[in-house]
Amino acid sequence: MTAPDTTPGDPGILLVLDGWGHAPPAADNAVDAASTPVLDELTGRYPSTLAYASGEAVGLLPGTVGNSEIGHMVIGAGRPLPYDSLLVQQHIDSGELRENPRLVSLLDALAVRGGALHLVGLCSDGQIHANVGHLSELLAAAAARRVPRVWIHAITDGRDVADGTAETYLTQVTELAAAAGTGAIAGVIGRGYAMDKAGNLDLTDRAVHLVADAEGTEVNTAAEAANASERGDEWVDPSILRDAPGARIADGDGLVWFNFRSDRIQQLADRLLEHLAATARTVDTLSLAQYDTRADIPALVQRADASGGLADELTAAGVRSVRIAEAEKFEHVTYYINGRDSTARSVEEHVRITGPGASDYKARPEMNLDQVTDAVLDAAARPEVDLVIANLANIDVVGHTGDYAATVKACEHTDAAVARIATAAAESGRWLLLVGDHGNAEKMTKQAPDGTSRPYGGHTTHPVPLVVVPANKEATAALPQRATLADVAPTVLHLLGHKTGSAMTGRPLL
Ligand SMILES: O=C(O)[C@@H](CO)OP(=O)(O)O
Ligand SMILES: [Mn+2]
Ligand SMILES: [Mn+2]
Repeated sequence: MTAPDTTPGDPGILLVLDGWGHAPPAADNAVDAASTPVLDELTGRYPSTLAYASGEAVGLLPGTVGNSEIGHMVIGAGRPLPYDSLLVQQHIDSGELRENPRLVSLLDALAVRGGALHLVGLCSDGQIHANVGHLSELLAAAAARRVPRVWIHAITDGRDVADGTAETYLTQVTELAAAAGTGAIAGVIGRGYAMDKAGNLDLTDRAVHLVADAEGTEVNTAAEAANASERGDEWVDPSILRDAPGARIADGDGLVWFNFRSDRIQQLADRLLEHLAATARTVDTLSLAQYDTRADIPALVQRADASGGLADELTAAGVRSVRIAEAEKFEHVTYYINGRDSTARSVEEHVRITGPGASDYKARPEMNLDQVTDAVLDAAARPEVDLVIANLANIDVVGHTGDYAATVKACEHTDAAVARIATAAAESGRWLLLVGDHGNAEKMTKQAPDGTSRPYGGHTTHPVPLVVVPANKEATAALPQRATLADVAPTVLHLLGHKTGSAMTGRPLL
């Protein structure tokens, strides 16, 4: 770790505008269409650039859309970090995954005792939480080890991919199973139920009972379940295939979770394992990547080391920070930005804004932004606070609804919040660094396989704007033409008067 240098810096505010991407003006660009006089003025008047936030620049496979977890991790780490999806793919390409001792021993045990293998995960190629290609590899491994029965408990997406595509992915899953020579879909359920992360256990339990107990609406085909949903792919009701006898999890079966990202599957994983234990079923369980569950689930692929980032540097230098976000994005400015490290640090305060959540953010594009902004202003007014780090969730969260008009409004609410924060920064002698963590709202349609253009609420591969409003407004050094999210932590440290951390490969932009 680098010793703090003695250059006096200024206190500041790091503001992550979640899902704030940049793309040329177009009919589906909500960021461009929104009236955002303050963002326009700050971007025009102060040093600004575009930062890469997807693909290899942040530690993803080339061409892969950015996401909040890797986005905030790289903002904090000051270097690209090989993300779980990339690591899993490397293990598949090298043949390591199939030979993984934990996997082999589970599959061999099932073959010997005649147990079934249950595979649970999101069935799409959105590459934010999961990739059906990984499922395919697990199916091939199960076939090679002669596991007698393999059940796929399919979660439908409609968020990381265009809505209305669930049937296509379920068909693909069936084809992958046929190609592997094993596996059948047991049940289907939307991610709104199965991947709740807000503690709505009534939703989670619908998924628990579908997967563990084969309880759901009976359907003849997976497509029938997907097409029956009146609220899109995210909300496909728990449905059990009529020709899936014995899909209920039995004592002695095995279970592998194939989402690589933890945050939206860990609630279900814990709840399901507790239910199995309570109903006297011993089930050996693995996850594809490491999960943040209460239960200790052995992972097939380990996480990259993310230490030596901003949090470690701030702690070593005694820099006091306040982290602020509403519930949707709270882990982003605490756990993710700290490198998936939950160590409590005495120099850090966490402010989690709770307010009415919403099952439909279209109707409330302002979310709880006023309270988030109030908290930022309170923290900025405290002289002992060196750094305020906040996430403004609206552009991403409302963008995910795929509703263009609501997303334009979310951008406009964000602009009004930035106006208040920029004024407070000026009044408290703070610099203000604005940056997106990945694109979303700047592209609100996607071409479907049939050539039609569909509303799209997912992330993009576009770069994100990065603007530095210096504490001393006279200083107007230009930023490099292109930056990456890895440059944010070195720039923040520089503005605070500290050197780039020795583990960081990004550079200060000023
Ligand atoms: O909501 C989520 O889980 C993902 C999209 O699936 O978005 P983000 O990476 O912004 O959290
Ligand atoms: Mn995000
Ligand atoms: Mn998102």
